[in-house]
Amino acid sequence: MASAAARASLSLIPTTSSSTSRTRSPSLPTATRFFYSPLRRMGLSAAATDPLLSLHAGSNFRSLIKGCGKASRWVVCMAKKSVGDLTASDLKGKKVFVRADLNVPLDDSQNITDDTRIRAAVPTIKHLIANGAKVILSSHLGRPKGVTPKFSLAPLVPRLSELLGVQVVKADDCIGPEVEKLVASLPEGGVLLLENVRFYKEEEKNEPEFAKKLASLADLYVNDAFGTAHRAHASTEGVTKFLKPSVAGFLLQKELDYLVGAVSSPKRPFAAIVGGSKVSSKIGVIESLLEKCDILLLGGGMIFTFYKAQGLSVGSSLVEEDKLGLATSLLEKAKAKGVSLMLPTDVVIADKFAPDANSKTVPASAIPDGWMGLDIGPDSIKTFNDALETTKTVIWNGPMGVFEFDKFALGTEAVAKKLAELSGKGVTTIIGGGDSVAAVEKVGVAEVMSHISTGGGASLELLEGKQLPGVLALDEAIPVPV
Ligand SMILES: Nc1ncnc2c1ncn2[C@@H]1O[C@H](COP(=O)(O)OP(=O)(O)OP(=O)(O)O)[C@@H](O)[C@H]1O
Ligand SMILES: O=C(O)[C@H](O)COP(=O)(O)O
Repeated sequence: MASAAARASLSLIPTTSSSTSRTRSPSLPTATRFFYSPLRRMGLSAAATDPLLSLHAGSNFRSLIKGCGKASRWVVCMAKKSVGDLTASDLKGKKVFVRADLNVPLDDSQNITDDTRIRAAVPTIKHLIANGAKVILSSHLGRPKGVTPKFSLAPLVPRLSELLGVQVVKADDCIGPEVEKLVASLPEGGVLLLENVRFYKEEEKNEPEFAKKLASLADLYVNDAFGTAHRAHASTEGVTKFLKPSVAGFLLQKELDYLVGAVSSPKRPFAAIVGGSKVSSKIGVIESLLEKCDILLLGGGMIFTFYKAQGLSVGSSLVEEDKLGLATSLLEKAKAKGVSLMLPTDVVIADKFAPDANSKTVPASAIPDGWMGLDIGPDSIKTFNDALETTKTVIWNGPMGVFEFDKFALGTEAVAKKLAELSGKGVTTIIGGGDSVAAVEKVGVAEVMSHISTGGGASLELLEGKQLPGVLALDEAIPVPV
């Protein structure tokens, strides 16, 4: 256990009463539609005019705006149109090009090892089937250079058919006369899965001629590929220039509702937990979350750069020497903003980077030479759990340690278990993609979380405050009453 002296030497920044000292806005409950609006012109609060929120946030903007005390009965919202906005008559008999992210892991025998992304795509497709649309389903798989059989979408057909309750037809290409014939013979409620759209280099180059060929297959476009929404590719962005309407699918909406809506206007206290290997890959996320959260808990390999920046010895732990100044400035920024930034007080160290390494727990201020920190220690787990106890919203991105090795997985598993417990008490728990999703699944608590993102890079970019081209390209909805 870390001593009081060790704690002090880490200069933990104490929790502040930030929730009273900072601008607050009403919280956004989960939304089913999302809108953005020129809110600044309406003179709304800082939180309401958050550029991200104004771009992507949920329909309960209505309550947000009401909460801001504005009397306007109508707000001219530039909203993203949703597949849920389309009526049965908009869809019946229509050919709908659906871009999903079916980029699932396959083993050497081409078996799907995790079908999460297929399951996540199902609600939108089922909605279209139920409304008599003809679904032309498109996705990429992996990063093929030209036609590469091991990246074919064929292995997905049985699982997709099972989940949808219809026999999915598979095309051998994604454009061309054979595909056109299959589209022409597609019945209402039928599903045609196009071959991997990345077999054409024009996809990633977003070539208009290729996008036009994809678009020519259909009458309207639905983008439900959240995991690929950060890519301006032909099937995610280019195609929208040739297909109207171009609308958002249910998964895309849900991801935005949580990763933008719930994060930009959270129920407070709002805690963010950021881990992973390097501080350099999380700078954007940390800086962006510092603007929004009340508590920031850091773990993973990045903590050693923070320790070193504070003058501690870190043995042979992972350190980014060129980011020491940045670590110091992030600590200062947290302090200035009244965010309670907490670093682990103790760590589990190893004598080598291996699953069978010798290990022991030491105060973070006492890492011996030749040893490396691979997990947060029990004292830190307790401190983190206590800090999370009163939160109302928690977002987590990145593991607390090398969770791939059982000996160093306890910190990550403890966070997963704590979030599951909080979820059961009504706390909004958001798992922001990447390895933390794998950790939550390993612990078997995925089902109880409020939201588990299907995006790796896309969720990271959203959390960094970036705009996603696949979202920006979609049509805007009609004004909504408030
Ligand atoms: N103390 C540590 N030393 C070295 N590596 C660590 C340490 N703690 C965690 N890691 C490693 O960090 C990796 C995850 O880091 P990464 O930044 O990729 O996280 P992520 O954001 O969850 O993943 P993704 O990049 O897929 O979104 C894991 O493989 C884990 O083993
Ligand atoms: O797995 C992902 O993150 C998405 O499917 C996007 O894949 P990409 O990084 O190859 O564009």
